[in-house]
Amino acid sequence: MTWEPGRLDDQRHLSGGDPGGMLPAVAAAAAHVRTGHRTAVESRVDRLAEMGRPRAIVVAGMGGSGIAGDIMAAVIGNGAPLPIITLRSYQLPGWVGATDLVIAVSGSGDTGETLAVATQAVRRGCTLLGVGAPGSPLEAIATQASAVYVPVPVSGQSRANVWLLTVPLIVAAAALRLAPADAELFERVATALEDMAHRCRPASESFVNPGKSLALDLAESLPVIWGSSAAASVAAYRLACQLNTNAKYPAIFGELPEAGHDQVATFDGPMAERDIFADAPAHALRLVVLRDVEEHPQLTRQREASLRLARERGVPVTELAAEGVHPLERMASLILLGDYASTYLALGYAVDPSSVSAISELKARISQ
Ligand SMILES: O=P(O)(O)OC[C@H]1O[C@](O)(CO)[C@@H](O)[C@@H]1O
Repeated sequence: MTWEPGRLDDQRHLSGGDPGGMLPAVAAAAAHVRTGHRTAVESRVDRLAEMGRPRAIVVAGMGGSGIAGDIMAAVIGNGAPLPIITLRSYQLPGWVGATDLVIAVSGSGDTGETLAVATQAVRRGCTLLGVGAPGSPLEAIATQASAVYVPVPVSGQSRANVWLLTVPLIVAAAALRLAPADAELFERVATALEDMAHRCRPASESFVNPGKSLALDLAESLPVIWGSSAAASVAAYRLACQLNTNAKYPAIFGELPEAGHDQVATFDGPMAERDIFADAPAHALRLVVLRDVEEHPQLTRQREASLRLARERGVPVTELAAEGVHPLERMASLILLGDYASTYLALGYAVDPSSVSAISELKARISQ
């Protein structure tokens, strides 16, 4: 698997090298926001408000579905009047009970961890909200428990349907008066995503295409990806996961200020010394910092100082700024840019962005 930047502007390679259609799926982000909103409204997610505000919210989901919980928590923000956690495992924590809301998100509606948590939530008498494929085992659990279920029309990999899976959670947060989010906001987010998709479209060449430019930055490096606010950190985490799954590429995720207390030390380590890997420059670090308009003043200082520190040591850096006012808009712009970049990175290495054979093999081995 060799890196060939010319592949990014070779239209035949961009379609032929993407048999699962990851690029068109990424381009559907705006449509997914609109459909996710419409489906949530039609499924009467607002009924959650009748049960009153829960004591805590637990979002159960894995991979491309679990990120929906992180996005919801970042939209609600630091002023949240209740704890919100994303659970990426098989077991509900002992403290979760009947006064809590459990939201189970699964694109396939058939992921073992998520089904296990949804079942436990029903047994404990929690309020359950399900989001996922129509006619799935998750829908069956929700229906049997008379819970609200949002049957979103997911096609392909869950990670390529992130907005279908996330928007119903933001609608739920608005119904519970935890975040302002109305039809006008979702339309604004969709428009911003359309704009980003246009800038990153396959026909747009590398030197003007932000998705391809980011892929060019990331290629042949070990990316260390930080966020400088809660919202930017969700996008940073998503980018790391998309690099893993789309490009089969390693990435290290960090969040300021914590990364300034540990990961920053790697700027002085072997991976930062490009010359010791002279015949394998692919091992050199690259610091990617996702910045937000809403940063704690100390985090702005940490971000700026960390970037300086990296540059002084010869560690290449990429800085990306979120666009928009509402946190959902800001995360959406960064996430879509990263979705494109990870797909272009895969295509530049002639890797199929849709296939996840190692994940399938792992699943097959544990099901025996
Ligand atoms: O959204 P689902 O179907 O619950 O799957 C969760 C995650 O698990 C995977 O199927 C891989 O195991 C991913 O594609 C997905 O992100």
